[in-house]
Amino acid sequence: MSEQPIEPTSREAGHDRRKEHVVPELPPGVSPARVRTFVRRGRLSSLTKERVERLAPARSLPDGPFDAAHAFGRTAPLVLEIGCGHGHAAIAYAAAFPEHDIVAMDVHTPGLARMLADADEAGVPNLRVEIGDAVLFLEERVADATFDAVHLFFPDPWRKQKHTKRRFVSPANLDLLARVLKPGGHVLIATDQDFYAEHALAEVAAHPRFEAHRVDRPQWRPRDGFEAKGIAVGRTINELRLHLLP
Ligand SMILES: C[S@@+](CC[C@H](N)C(=O)[O-])C[C@H]1O[C@@H](n2cnc3c(N)ncnc32)[C@H](O)[C@@H]1O
Repeated sequence: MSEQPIEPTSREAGHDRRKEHVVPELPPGVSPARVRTFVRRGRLSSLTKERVERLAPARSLPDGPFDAAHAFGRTAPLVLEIGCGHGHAAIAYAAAFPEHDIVAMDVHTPGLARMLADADEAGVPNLRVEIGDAVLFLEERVADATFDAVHLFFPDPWRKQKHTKRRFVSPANLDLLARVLKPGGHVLIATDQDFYAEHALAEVAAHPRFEAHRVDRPQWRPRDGFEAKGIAVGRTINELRLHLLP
């Protein structure tokens, strides 16, 4: 897992509306599949660097094509969390389901460094971490029918109409998820932004490989972060489950 000198921030993507003016426009000619669902930001702190150097080697995925048996040393039900942030949900999942394996991904190194420290404390031998863009990871390193489930909790909402193409739930990314999910697999999405839930439901309704259902919140997921903040300001937490159709 390599350190990245350039960092994205999620607040600029819509959770903090004051920051929206700094989000760069898409360059002309960029295809939707290459649109970044995150934005960049600055340097890493010495604490982040220290945590990554000390703790990442034991939990990083080996380079090259993703091989779950090699990464985890066993074959087990396999989950990918995309945009795991500081990783509380991924650690809780790994602890609640020790018979499953989970890969937690984000481009935000400080969050992942904090997750590495928390995971070290929690144990959770069934958790691996990957720093990078999940779209590139899935496109370039993941074979068809690899994951049993994909988790997408509180994705950057990209509130402005002109940033719609940056929302993770898009036709191109649904194609990608359909390819990497095993038959019968599913995607769990949680969002405190009603417009994002409506966006996701509309995209899924137009996609031939998924069917969306509103579901109860998973009991194992900690009630913190964006969920707690959303509830505190009176928002509904939308829980969606996308079933991969045969
Ligand atoms: C709003 S935050 C939510 C973080 C976490 N799920 C939580 O609930 O606290 C969204 C996260 O998704 C990450 N993200 C967005 N697009 C991504 C991508 N293509 N690959 C990996 N991470 C991504 C961002 O860096 C950010 O940390």
